[in-house]
Amino acid sequence: MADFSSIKAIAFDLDGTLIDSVPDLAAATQATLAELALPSCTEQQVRNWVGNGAQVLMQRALLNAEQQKGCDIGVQLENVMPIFMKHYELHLQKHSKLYAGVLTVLSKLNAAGYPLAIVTNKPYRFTIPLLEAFGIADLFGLVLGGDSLDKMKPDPLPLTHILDKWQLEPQQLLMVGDSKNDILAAKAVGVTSIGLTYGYNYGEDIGLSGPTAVCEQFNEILALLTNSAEFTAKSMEQ
Ligand SMILES: O=C(O)COP(=O)(O)O
Repeated sequence: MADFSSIKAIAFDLDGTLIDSVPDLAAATQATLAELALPSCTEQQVRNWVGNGAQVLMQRALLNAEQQKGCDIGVQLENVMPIFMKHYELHLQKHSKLYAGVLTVLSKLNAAGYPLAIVTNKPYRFTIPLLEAFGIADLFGLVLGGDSLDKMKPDPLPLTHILDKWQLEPQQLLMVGDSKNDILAAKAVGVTSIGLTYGYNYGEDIGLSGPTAVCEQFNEILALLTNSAEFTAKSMEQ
């Protein structure tokens, strides 16, 4: 079994890991396409398009609309983005949900003394309101959106930023996510990772990306860390 005893801090992905946000992302995508009088898309399609930030999501939606129309749709991504941003701001947490066990596990990890971070490809301006809407914003010492740094996951820059800021060795940081973008970013710099099976990963098995461990449910993370000496020592200090 993988050893998590050296873990001192944890970085979490957001969409598909802590929050099932696709219903609102899909509603905003559909509203954008409707406003532009373009062929629509399904929620399932959006589930497979999420992962590389808002801009790539809309790029994929426009490509799909173009394929459905069978001709050039004549719209520029830079003109579409403000429309999507407007609709996503309106939908943000209307139909999104925290996954089972997330609040309890994050609270326990926070109480056990682990510094926690968010590393998402979602634009920063949506990330904080979403964390606040679900009452979990205060649990995180650091929040990085897809536009907070020069590069987003799968580039490891957000993780090296955390390593520098929190003075950690790569093996002391754990990245938890549902997407190969999370696992590839972690592996690129030797950060330990847990891949979750219930989120969005372009329909692919997260195990194929080679995370340190695979969990089917969020609360299994706690079990993996609880078995480590570090967690026990930290809990005893409380
Ligand atoms: O907004 C996205 O495309 C993905 O966001 P995530 O990195 O939190 O999964």
